[in-house]
Amino acid sequence: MPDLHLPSTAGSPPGPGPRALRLGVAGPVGTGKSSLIAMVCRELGHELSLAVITNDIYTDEDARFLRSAGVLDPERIRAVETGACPHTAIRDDISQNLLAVEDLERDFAPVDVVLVESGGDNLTATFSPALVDAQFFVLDVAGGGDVARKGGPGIARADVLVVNKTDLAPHVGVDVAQMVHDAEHARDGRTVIALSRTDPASVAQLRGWVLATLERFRSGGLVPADPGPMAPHVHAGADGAVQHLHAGGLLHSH
Ligand SMILES: Nc1nc2c(ncn2[C@@H]2O[C@H](COP(=O)(O)OP(=O)(O)OP(=O)(O)O)[C@@H](O)[C@H]2O)c(=O)[nH]1
Repeated sequence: MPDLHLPSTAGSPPGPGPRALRLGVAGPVGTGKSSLIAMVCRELGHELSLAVITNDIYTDEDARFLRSAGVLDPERIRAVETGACPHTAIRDDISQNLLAVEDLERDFAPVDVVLVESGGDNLTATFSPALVDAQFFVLDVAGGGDVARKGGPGIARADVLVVNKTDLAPHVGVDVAQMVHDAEHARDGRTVIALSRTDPASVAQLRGWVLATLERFRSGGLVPADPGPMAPHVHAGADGAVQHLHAGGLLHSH
């Protein structure tokens, strides 16, 4: 496990300093959000002071996965259990997450980067720019080559779109170059990273993006951009009955 007791900001004056860069990671269930966070920790945990918040509806499963990955001091990984609607906690009422981020920044000061993982969902989740400074949206090739073209606020306007698990492309009949091309077109040229944990060059690209974003944040050049509200959608309860309806960022109980 990396030695995390020597943050890169060692030598800075004691007391409250500038807060950490806060990065959100959203995307459909199983596309590799936790794995991407583990990768960032593995790549940068030796040189930066990192912390992680996971969001799960009823469990702390993602936090437990990340702790067991052994890539970060387990104390630096905390879980927010969001209850019925995972989107609310990263978009509409961010208080639980904001408190968790601020606690980590205080407990391990100085922290360079806090990564916040959203609960897995469909294609609709976006973070509030009041919670994160920049956000990832993660797709994987196994979801099909067309999905990048279909759009949605995260795909179209997140700061970086990750097309993950490119190593699986030959097995699922997806042309990665075409999928990236479609994504770049849907995103008006915003960053797209084709990633696989088995492809060191792509991992280096991810690492480079985080470092460049931290540099922009520290120099005051990073202005959080809102990808836009999630599309109207419903959440079913355990018995299948509709429990929540999201429409234009509002939450109604039924
Ligand atoms: N082949 C391949 N599999 C990967 C890669 N990255 C992640 N996976 C696998 O994809 C599966 C899902 O990864 P997770 O990181 O748990 O995905 P997630 O988006 O966090 O999942 P939820 O939290 O359930 O939404 C796991 O079995 C990972 O091992 C990759 O680059 N290549």
